[in-house]
Amino acid sequence: MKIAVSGGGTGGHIYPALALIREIQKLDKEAEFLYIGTQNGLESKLVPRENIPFKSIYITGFKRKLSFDNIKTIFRFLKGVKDSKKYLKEFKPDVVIGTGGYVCGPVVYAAAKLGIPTIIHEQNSVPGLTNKFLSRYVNKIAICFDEAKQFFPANKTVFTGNPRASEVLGKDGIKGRLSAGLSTTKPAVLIFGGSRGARPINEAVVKGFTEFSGKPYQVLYVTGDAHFEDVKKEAELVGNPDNVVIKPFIHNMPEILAGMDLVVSRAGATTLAELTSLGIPSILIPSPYVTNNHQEKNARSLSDHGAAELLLEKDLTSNTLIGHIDRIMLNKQTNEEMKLQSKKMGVPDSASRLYKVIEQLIKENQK
Ligand SMILES: CC(=O)N[C@H]1[C@@H](OP(=O)(O)OP(=O)(O)OC[C@H]2O[C@@H](n3ccc(=O)[nH]c3=O)[C@H](O)[C@@H]2O)O[C@H](CO)[C@@H](O)[C@@H]1O
Repeated sequence: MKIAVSGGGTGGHIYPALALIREIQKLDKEAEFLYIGTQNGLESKLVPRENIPFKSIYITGFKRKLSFDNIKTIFRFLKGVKDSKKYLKEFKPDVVIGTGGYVCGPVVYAAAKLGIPTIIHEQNSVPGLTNKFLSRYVNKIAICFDEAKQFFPANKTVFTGNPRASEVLGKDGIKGRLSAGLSTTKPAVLIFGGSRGARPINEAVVKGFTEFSGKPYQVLYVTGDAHFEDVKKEAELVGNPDNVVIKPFIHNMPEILAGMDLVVSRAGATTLAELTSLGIPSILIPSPYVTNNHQEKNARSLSDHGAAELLLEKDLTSNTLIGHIDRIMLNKQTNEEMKLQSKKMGVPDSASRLYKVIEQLIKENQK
């Protein structure tokens, strides 16, 4: 099987693609892959780390409001289609899968025009512009929230869940904790702001930093690569409590998550798929800066079921943040109840569901 994958910009689009590739590698030892991304997106760092062949095109996203940049983007799109066609003609994939982010636009469109079977994977409850555009051209649309159905043609749409939900299972949490320099006995909280970090979350954490000192739990605090140096400096100024470890980025998130009792994060869809698959309670601070406020919708789907607590960014201060953390970490019953509700919402077999859609599509195309 030869599979070309495209998805990028942020981790939420890249990790599902990598999880799918790893699932296929397990089932089909001969499978060959090509990943097409951009040079500026996080994918140009994450994909080569996994020894997956990587090619790039140059493309930018469309602005929602009228802008001269959109005209430039149209030209970049056309060039991106041309370059993608070249890569695809060389590689000759059996199927092309887009996992979101604007880079998928030209790649998946080019594949559809070449007559190659195509699939898009939509992680969110509300699709972005690129997947809405591509939905007209692709053969199949894999979704992760029932709410997403209404935006896509019913005959192509299938619920699979997010393959990352499968990948995070069965990992060793003790190993994860040790890799981050955490104690293996004390309860642990992970705080992070999505794949690129979030300034408002960083500000709230740093302001309340010293208050973590003496708590009966430890904190692994991930700032995001771009914010690390500033946060580290501030932490040194106010005094870094013994029970708080600060990191710029985590590359072994599945192991780390396996060792956590609570997660505080943005409400990116891939993160939520991981949390519910593992049954981890969370405090979700949705980013208000995303298309159609989709992170709040993602977050509410968990908080409505008691799997998470919602903390809106407008209410975020170091006091509200630590108050929420204490409520869950100092109350065993609340923590256990949330774990149960979170686990109930997980779709642990998502990777094999998506693989079946791919296999089926390839078979249909061979008829
Ligand atoms: C600002 C923005 O547009 N965010 C979108 C982006 O979020 P973002 O890229 O932040 O995506 P998610 O929160 O969904 O996923 C982040 C992924 O990165 C991993 N991770 C994160 C930090 C780290 O240090 N190490 C690490 O491995 C997480 O475990 C997860 O697998 O894609 C998501 C999925 O389409 C969307 O729902 C989000 O709205």
